[in-house]
Amino acid sequence: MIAPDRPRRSALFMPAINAKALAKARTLPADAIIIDLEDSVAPERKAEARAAALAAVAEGGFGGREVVIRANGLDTPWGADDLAAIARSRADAVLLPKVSRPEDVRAADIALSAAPAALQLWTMIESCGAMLRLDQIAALAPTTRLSLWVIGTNDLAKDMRAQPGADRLPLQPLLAVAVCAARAHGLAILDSVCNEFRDLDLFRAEAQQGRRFGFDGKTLIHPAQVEPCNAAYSPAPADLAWAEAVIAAFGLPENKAKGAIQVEGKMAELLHLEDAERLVAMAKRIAQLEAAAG
Ligand SMILES: CC(C)(COP(=O)(O)OP(=O)(O)OC[C@H]1O[C@@H](n2cnc3c(N)ncnc32)[C@H](O)[C@@H]1OP(=O)(O)O)[C@@H](O)C(=O)NCCC(=O)NCCSC(=O)C[C@H](O)C(=O)O
Ligand SMILES: [Mg+2]
Repeated sequence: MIAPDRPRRSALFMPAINAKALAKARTLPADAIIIDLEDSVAPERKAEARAAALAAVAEGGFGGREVVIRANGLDTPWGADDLAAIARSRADAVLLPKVSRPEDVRAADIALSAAPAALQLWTMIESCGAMLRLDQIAALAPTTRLSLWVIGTNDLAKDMRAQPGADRLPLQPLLAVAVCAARAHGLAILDSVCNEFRDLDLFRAEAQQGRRFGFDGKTLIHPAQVEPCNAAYSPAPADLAWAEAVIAAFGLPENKAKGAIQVEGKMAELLHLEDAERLVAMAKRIAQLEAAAG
């Protein structure tokens, strides 16, 4: 049986200075919450935001959700202090923005060296430079805390001077190659935010698109996006039924020594069995997470 990854269908951003949003996050069914110190916080309020994020993490109450703090970049006046403070907190991960080179990951890893071993390093992939160095950046996963990438299409489109549009056409090759680089090095990977938070039809289409590209989940900016995102990234009933049929078929004595069999009129190989086991395990992890949340 393949060890299932942690469900990370939905990761909700909120500005650290928004006390109402932080309180609400404790009640929302997001798999992760990301308390932002970076772009959603004005320079004048960076110190206040850091203190508020640390206080929220210390207070707890987030249940089984992963709690992540997005720091400012290490090339800003606030980044080093952010990382030092997060290293002493009980956050599950620090999210470092605008990582463009392997050196950025190494510098953050060194800055976090005194933190508990469990603290993960997540990084934003949101520049042309990062896209050109995906393999070099991801290759640091085994030797650093790096465990997950978040794609940032707002910054990426700005850097490219692209106009993504509803179908994100100019970005599609980059999304695919980023997923490949993450998978090649065992990283989890989350899709970008969708800015149009009042248009849930657009959001659903974008979440489905990300799912088809192979992302583990999507980052969000508004509570209304959480449930549709969880729905898009949960195993669909038909996929789960197919996975269970494949597992059952390979379990039959007559199929024990076979690499390829037919299931419900379709070919299934051992690679499909592996995929089916991963899907069923993920469905169980999601059910456990949802049961624990009540
Ligand atoms: C986008 C918003 C500024 C909209 O805020 P608002 O107009 O207040 O929304 P609502 O009135 O609809 O809010 C309804 C209630 O929900 C709470 N709320 C709103 N947003 C959040 C949230 N993110 N988390 C938790 N709770 C939230 C409101 O407080 C209302 O509560 P109540 O009054 O009790 O009913 C706002 O949604 C927002 O600030 N969103 C997050 C912005 C953010 O964090 N941005 C940074 C991440 S985006 C990014 O990183 C891009 C990336 O880097 C890239 O390059 O692509
Ligand atoms: Mg960004």
